[in-house]
Amino acid sequence: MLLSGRSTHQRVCDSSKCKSSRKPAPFRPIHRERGSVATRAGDEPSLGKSIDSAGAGRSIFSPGWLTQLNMLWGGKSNVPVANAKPDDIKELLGGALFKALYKWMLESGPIYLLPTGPVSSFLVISDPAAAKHVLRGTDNPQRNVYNKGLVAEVSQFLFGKGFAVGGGEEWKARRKAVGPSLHRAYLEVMLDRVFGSSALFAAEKLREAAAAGRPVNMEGIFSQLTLDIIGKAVFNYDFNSLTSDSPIIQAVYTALKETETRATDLLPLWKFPALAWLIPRQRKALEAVELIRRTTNDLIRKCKEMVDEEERRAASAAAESGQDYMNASDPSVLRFLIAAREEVDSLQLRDDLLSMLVAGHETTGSALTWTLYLLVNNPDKMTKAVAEIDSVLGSRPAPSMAQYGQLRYLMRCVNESMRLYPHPPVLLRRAMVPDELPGGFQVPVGQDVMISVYNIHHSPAVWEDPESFIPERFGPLDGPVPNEQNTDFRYIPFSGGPRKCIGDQFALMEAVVALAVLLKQFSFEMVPGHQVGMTTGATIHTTNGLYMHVRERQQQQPAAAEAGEKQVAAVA
Ligand code: HEM
Repeated sequence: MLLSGRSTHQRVCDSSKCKSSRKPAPFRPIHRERGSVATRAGDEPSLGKSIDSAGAGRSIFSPGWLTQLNMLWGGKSNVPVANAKPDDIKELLGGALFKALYKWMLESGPIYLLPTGPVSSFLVISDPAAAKHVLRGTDNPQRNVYNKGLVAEVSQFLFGKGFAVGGGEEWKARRKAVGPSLHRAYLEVMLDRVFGSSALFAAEKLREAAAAGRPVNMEGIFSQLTLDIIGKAVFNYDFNSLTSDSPIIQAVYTALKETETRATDLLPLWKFPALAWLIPRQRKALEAVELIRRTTNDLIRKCKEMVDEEERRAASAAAESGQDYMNASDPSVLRFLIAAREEVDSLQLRDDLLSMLVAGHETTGSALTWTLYLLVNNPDKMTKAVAEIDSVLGSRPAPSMAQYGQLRYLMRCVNESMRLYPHPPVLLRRAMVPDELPGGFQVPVGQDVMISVYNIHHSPAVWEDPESFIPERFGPLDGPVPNEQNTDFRYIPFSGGPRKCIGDQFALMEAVVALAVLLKQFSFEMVPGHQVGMTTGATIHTTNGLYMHVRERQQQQPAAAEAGEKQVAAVA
């Protein structure tokens, strides 16, 4: 992880064109146009189990003194250097790193260098144009400049050969093979059979808690719900984590937390596999990975037993005629891949599926957590969202496909929540060849780059009133759903370029359906005095859980329900 040779402060910027050959300027606006497009609550038992947010534990090595040394040696650089004090850097070690990155952006500007050791640093990017340049230059056959660098190294122990972190030709082939499994017909079936029914099951659980008057940790509920959903969608397997504690939830969190710890570990003992079982933190993380892999292998084995020659022929015929293949009784991604008779070894298949399980679980759970938190804390927005849900759903407990398309305000609420709380809050890349960013900053080969999605989404130079929750900011509801393209990379919750999230449509549909189901039946209220806090795993988590009082809403008036149904029928 430590870069050799000259300090990256010196290597990063030798160009006379570089804008940073002056004193770090105060942060100036780069775009001004409007959006174009505590403590645990109570002692009584509560629904929604909390995870152990320390994961496998923290690194014992503080980078403080090394950072100071770096700043002394790197003083000749022209790129603004973050004034990273040891206290601030502590946040790198398992805390909310993105908050420190924001502070340095305000002090040093949208592109700065963050020293992390005597010869190592991150080039931190908080500017949409530079982010676009880097993201589009990753695994792009026309301009292949960046790879996943550090993130691939630190998460290899978890994802193995999985395509979420691999690169080059291997990644390209796997993405091409797995991508088609999430086709539109598959999403439609998921909406009907998985998203809606799983959310209704979660509602049953909430009803029990509501009746008992117990506070509920909604973060826990969402984590369980999204694990159950991704289990069914990818493996056709019910983890049933809403009913019984699934050790998989903690295992996924522990493994992801370990990747973050590794990324900031100055004494990377994890690079020596022989030592891993001797170090308690790493042992815990490896045990978590073993559990996840064992579970995945079992599911693959069972699915292979189900698929016969006839099904393989049907899948091949569909592929040849350019149609999407789906097994009606088991539409899962796993079944798709096995029926498609892919020439792929079982380790690759295991790691690809595991990539989807991990990438699709906690991210969506966190998006749901913060959307509910924001709605509850913004009652006027909640009223609008609930009115839309009542009107669109009518007497149905869960949305149909046509109704999903009509839940436009709710969709904007999810979009806006992912602006304020992006998961993950930073994206990592490494320069494979020397590069120049828009604005003239030189990037030397080997430089680690950190795109702070959180900073871009919170920057007063990019968004008006960035800290407020304003779902209306993305323009008229009949306009497009915001994404990286129609905001010119000012809004990148699913990243952008060739490595953009493969499950973005899946995740949005899942989140909107789950919220529609729950908000139709219940009202939510924060437990008074409960401080949620913020920390990071790979996503933004609460520190103390999202404890809420849940109450059943009064039944809707039949007239209103009928009006809602008519309205949707007219649009469908
Ligand atoms: C709200 C939910 C989600 C968020 C915020 C999210 C976010 C992201 C982001 C930011 C990336 C790109 C990382 C990078 O550029 O370095 C990514 C990649 C990925 N996501 Fe998602 N994701 C979500 C849900 C899902 C779901 C539901 C699935 C699967 C069904 C999924 C599967 C993947 C995979 C496989 C990749 C790697 C793609 C590649 O490298 O080619 N994600 N996700």
